[in-house]
Amino acid sequence: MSDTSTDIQSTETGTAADTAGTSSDAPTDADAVAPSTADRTGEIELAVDGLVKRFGGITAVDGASFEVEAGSITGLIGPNGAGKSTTFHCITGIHQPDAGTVAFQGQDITGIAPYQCADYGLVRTFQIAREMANMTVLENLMLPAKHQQGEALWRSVMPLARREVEEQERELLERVWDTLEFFEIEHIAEEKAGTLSGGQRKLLEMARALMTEPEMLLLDEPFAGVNPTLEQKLLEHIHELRADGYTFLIVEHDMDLIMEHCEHVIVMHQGSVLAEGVPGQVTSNEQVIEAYLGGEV
Ligand SMILES: Nc1ncnc2c1ncn2[C@@H]1O[C@H](COP(=O)(O)OP(=O)(O)OP(=O)(O)O)[C@@H](O)[C@H]1O
Repeated sequence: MSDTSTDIQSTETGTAADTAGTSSDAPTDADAVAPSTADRTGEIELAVDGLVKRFGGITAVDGASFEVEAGSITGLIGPNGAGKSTTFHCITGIHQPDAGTVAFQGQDITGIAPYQCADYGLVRTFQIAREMANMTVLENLMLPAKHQQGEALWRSVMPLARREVEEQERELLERVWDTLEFFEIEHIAEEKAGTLSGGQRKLLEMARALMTEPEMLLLDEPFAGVNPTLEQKLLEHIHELRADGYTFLIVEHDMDLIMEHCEHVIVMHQGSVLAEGVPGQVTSNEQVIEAYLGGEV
C-alpha cells in the first residue's frame, strides 16, 4: 500500500457480485473448459508492491501497491492517465517496472516475459492482432494452447510417437470445441476473426486466454464496444468462471458494471492507489469522489 492510499477494506459481505454469480459449490459449464481449481478463497493471488514505471519524465505508475484475492472479481478503476494500463503491462511482463515487485501465488514474477506469465497461470486478454484476423475462430483457439507440440517436428524426429501426436491433437480439438461451446460461439467456428462483431471478438479474446489454462485473467476494458446482450453473456461467463475458481482483475470505465459485478474495487489516481474496498465503500469515499470521480458515483 502506498503512502497516499486509503485502505478502506472492511468485513462487509453480501455484495452484488455474491448474488450475481453462481454458487461456488455448484458445478458449472466452466468445468468443461478447465479442471476446477482448488478452493483458494482468502489466499492472495496477486500482490503488487511499490510498483513504479517511468517513461522519460512521466511517472505513469508511482508506487502502486495492492493485492487481489484468489477467486475474486476485482475491479481496477481510475480516470484517464491514472496508470491502470501501465500497471497491467508491468504485471504481465510487457513493461519492465523501474521499481517494485509483482508476486503471483507467492512467487516473484517481477519483470518476467509475457509467455512466462502465462506459464505461471496469469494471462491477460489481447486484442485480435491483424495477422489473426484472417484466421478462423477455430484456428485462433488452436494457437495459444499450452504445451502444444510441433507436430511436424515430432513426426520427423520421433516417428514412433505419431499416435501420441494424434492423441494430443484430438485432445486439443476437444478442448477447443469445449471452449467454443462454453462461450456459445461454436456457430462461428469457421468465420474469420476479422469479420466478427465487437462483442464476438471480446468472447474470442477471452476464449483464447482460457486456452492457455490460466488461473487468473486480467481483462482490459472487456465490455468496450460490446452490445448489451453480449455484455450480459460475457458477465455470465466471468461469474461462471469465477465460481469455478478463476480470479479476475478487470480494468473498466463503466462504473456501474464494476460496482455491480466486482466484490473488491481498487481506485488508482496519478499512478498510485487512492482507495480500495467493497463497491459501496469506494463510491462513498470522499477522496474518491472529490479527487477523482468528480461526484459521478
Ligand atoms: N509508452 C508510453 N510512453 C510514454 N508515456 C506513456 C506510455 N504509456 C503510458 N504513458 C503515460 O503514462 C500515464 C498513464 O497511462 P496509462 O495508459 O497507464 O493510464 P490509464 O489509467 O490506463 O488511462 P486510460 O484509462 O486512459 O487508458 C499517462 O500519462 C500516459 O500518457
